[in-house]
Amino acid sequence: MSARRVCVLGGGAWGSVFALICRDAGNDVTVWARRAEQVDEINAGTNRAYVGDVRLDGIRATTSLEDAVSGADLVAVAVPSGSVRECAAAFAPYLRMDASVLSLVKGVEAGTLSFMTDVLVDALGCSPQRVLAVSGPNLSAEIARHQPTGTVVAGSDAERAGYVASRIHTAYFRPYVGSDIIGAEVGGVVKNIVAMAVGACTGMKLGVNTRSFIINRGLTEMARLGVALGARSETFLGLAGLGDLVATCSSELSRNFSFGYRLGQGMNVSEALEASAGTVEGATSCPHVLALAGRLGVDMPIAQATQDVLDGHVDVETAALRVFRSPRVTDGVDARAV
Ligand SMILES: NC(=O)c1ccc[n+]([C@@H]2O[C@H](COP(=O)([O-])OP(=O)(O)OC[C@H]3O[C@@H](n4cnc5c(N)ncnc54)[C@H](O)[C@@H]3O)[C@@H](O)[C@H]2O)c1
Ligand SMILES: O=P(O)(O)OC[C@H](O)CO
Repeated sequence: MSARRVCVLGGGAWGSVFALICRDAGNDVTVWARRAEQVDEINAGTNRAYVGDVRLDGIRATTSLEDAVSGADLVAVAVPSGSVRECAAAFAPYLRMDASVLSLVKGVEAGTLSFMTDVLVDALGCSPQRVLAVSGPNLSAEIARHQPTGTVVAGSDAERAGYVASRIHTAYFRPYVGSDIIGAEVGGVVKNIVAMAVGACTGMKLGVNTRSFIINRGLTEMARLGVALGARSETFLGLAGLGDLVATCSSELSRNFSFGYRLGQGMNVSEALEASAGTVEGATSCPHVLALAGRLGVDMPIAQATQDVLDGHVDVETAALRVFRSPRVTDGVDARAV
C-alpha cells in the first residue's frame, strides 16, 4: 500500500481538481463518487460535466467508500455542505486511526449552525486535532489549468497541518499553515454571501465603487462574525479571508457571483438557481449565517439584504438601497477596516 494515499470524497468540480493537485504533489489518489457512470468516466481520464476537457489521468475512482477510504492517510471531503454529515457517517467505519480529514467545504450546517470541521468531528467521533480546514482563493477552473494560487491549511495541531500542507504543495498550489480554523471557515462561508451581493450589483450594472463598497463592508461583516465566534481578526486579511473574497467577488467562474449576477439581471431566485452549474453554497448558508449573527448580536446588513432577496421579500434594487440607507453604527466599530 502507498504511504502517500489520498482519498477525495466527491467527484464534483473541487473534488476533481483537488485530486489533480494531490496527484501532482506525488500522492496516490482515489476519488469516491456515487454514480457508477461518473466513476467509469474518471477512470477513463475525464469528468466533462465538472472539469471540461481537463485530463484526470492517474487518478483512480470508485463507488466503494471502503475501497476509497480504508487505505488513505489523508481524506478530503468535497461534497456540498448539506451532505457532509451523512457522508462522514458513511465513511467513519473505514477511516484509519491515524488519518487526517480535510474539509474542503464552505458551509454551515442547518439546525446545528455548525461549521464543517465541527460537523466532521462530531459525525466521525474523532479528535478535533485530526480535522483540518482547507480554504483560500481556489476557483477550481483556474487551478485545473495550473494557474497559480495558494490556500490555508488550518488545524489545531501545527505539526499535522504542516505535514498536510507538504502533501498538497505543487508548483501552482502553495499552502500556508494556519491555526485559526474558525477564522478560515467563516471566511470561506461569508465570502460566498458577499459574492452573491457583488454579483447582483454587477448584474444591475452598478460600477466599481459600489462593488468595492460591498466587498469592503462585506469583509467587515465577515470579520465581525468571525471575531464573535472566536477567530482572530488578522485571519480575515489573509488568503482565507480577503484573498478568497476578492477572487470570488471578481470572477464569473464563481457560482455564487454568477448566481447573484443573474438575480441582478432580473431572474428570480428559482430561475437563477436553475441556471447555475453546480453548488451555490452562499444561498444555502446565508440563513444559517444570519441565525448565528442574530444569536451573537452581530450586525450583517449585506447578508440580511441578500437573504431578503433570496426569500423573495424584496427585489435586488430595493435590497441594495437598504444597505446604503441602513443606520450608521456610531460606536466606533464601523470605523475599523476589520
Ligand atoms: N468549485 C470550486 O472552485 C470550489 C473551491 C473551493 C471550495 N469549494 C467548495 O467545495 C464544496 C463542493 O463544491 P464543488 O464545487 O465540488 O460542487 P459541485 O457541485 O461541483 O460538486 C458536488 C459533487 O458532490 C456530489 N454530491 C452531492 N451530494 C452528495 C452526497 N450526499 N454524497 C456524495 N456526493 C454528493 C454531487 O453529485 C457532485 O458530484 C462546496 O462547499 C464548495 O463551496 C468549491
Ligand atoms: O464557485 P464558488 O462561488 O463556489 O467559489 C469557489 C471557491 O470557493 C473560490 O475560492
